[in-house]
Parts: sequence; structure tokens; C-alpha cells
Amino acid sequence: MSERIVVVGAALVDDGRLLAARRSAPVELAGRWELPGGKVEPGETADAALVRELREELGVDAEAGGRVPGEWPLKSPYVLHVWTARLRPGSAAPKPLQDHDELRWLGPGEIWDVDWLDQDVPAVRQTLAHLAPLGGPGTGEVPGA
Ligand SMILES: Nc1nc2c([nH]c(=O)n2[C@H]2C[C@H](O)[C@@H](COP(=O)(O)OP(=O)(O)OP(=O)(O)O)O2)c(=O)[nH]1
Repeated sequence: MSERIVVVGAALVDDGRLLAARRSAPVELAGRWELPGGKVEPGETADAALVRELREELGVDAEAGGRVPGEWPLKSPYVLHVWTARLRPGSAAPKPLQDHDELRWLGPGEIWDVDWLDQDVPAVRQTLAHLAPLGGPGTGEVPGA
């Protein structure tokens, strides 16, 4: 059976907006937008990995909410799981410290303004369906949906 490594992506929501992060590396992903996060380490829970990655990459103090149902294949052996997350009171604002060179908070109607990684598009679409407050008018205009 082939090995499968989970990458957790954060649907970090604040004030009704979703955070998108533009990758700065590796070259084949640079310039495209993703949900911040990273690989779950052996022996680590997914929600702990999410909190750790958000601290390392964005300098924030976040807490995981729940998992968005679904699993999306990335480059083998990775699969993407998405968890909702929010900033804890007193957290610093996110900054692109590692892996990213730009961040954007996307409100309803702006979700598809950024060039998401192809493999993230179905995950983002499912995340929107899961996040009722972001699922208002405007978010339904999904290219190719
Ligand atoms: N974090 C994240 N990674 C994604 C997404 N979509 C996608 O294809 N990936 C890929 C990029 C990488 O090949 C892999 C995760 O790598 P990463 O660089 O974010 O993970 P990491 O911080 O644990 O990596 P490392 O540098 O410590 O090895 O998954 C996404 O939405 N979020």
C-alpha cells in the first residue's frame, strides 16, 4: 500500500474573510495562491500541525476549528485536508514570514480573484460550502464550476 502524507491547509477566517497566501517557492508553485499550512509530522495531530504551521509561516496564534469534509490529492504522496481556523484573541496579524510573499483577506465575492493552485480549487469550493458566512452572494461565481 502506498504511503500517504497529509498536508493540512487552514481556512483561516476573520471578520467574514478568508486568508489566502501566495507561495514564493518552489518554482513550480511560486506565484500561485493556497491555504497556508503544511505537512503533518509523524505522531502529530492534524490540528496541532495546523497551529504550528500557522505560527511558523504567519507568526499568528491560531486555533483549529473543525475539518472540512473531503480530501484532495496533491503531488504524490501528499493529500490535502482542510481545517477551519481562527485567530486567538491577542494574536498578531498574519505576516508572510515563510513560504509566502503576499497574503490577502478575501471577502465574499473576492474568493476567486486570486490564482489558486489548480489542486486547491475544489478544496476552496468545498470550504466555501462548509463556511456558511462566506457562502453568500458572489461566492457562487466559480470559474468552470
Ligand atoms: N500548505 C499547503 N500546501 C499545499 C497546498 N496545495 C498544495 O498543492 N500544497 C503542496 C505544496 C507542498 O508541496 C506541500 C506542502 O508543503 P509545505 O511547504 O506547505 O509544507 P511544510 O511547511 O510542512 O514543508 P517543509 O518545507 O517543512 O518540508 O503541499 C495548500 O493549499 N496548502
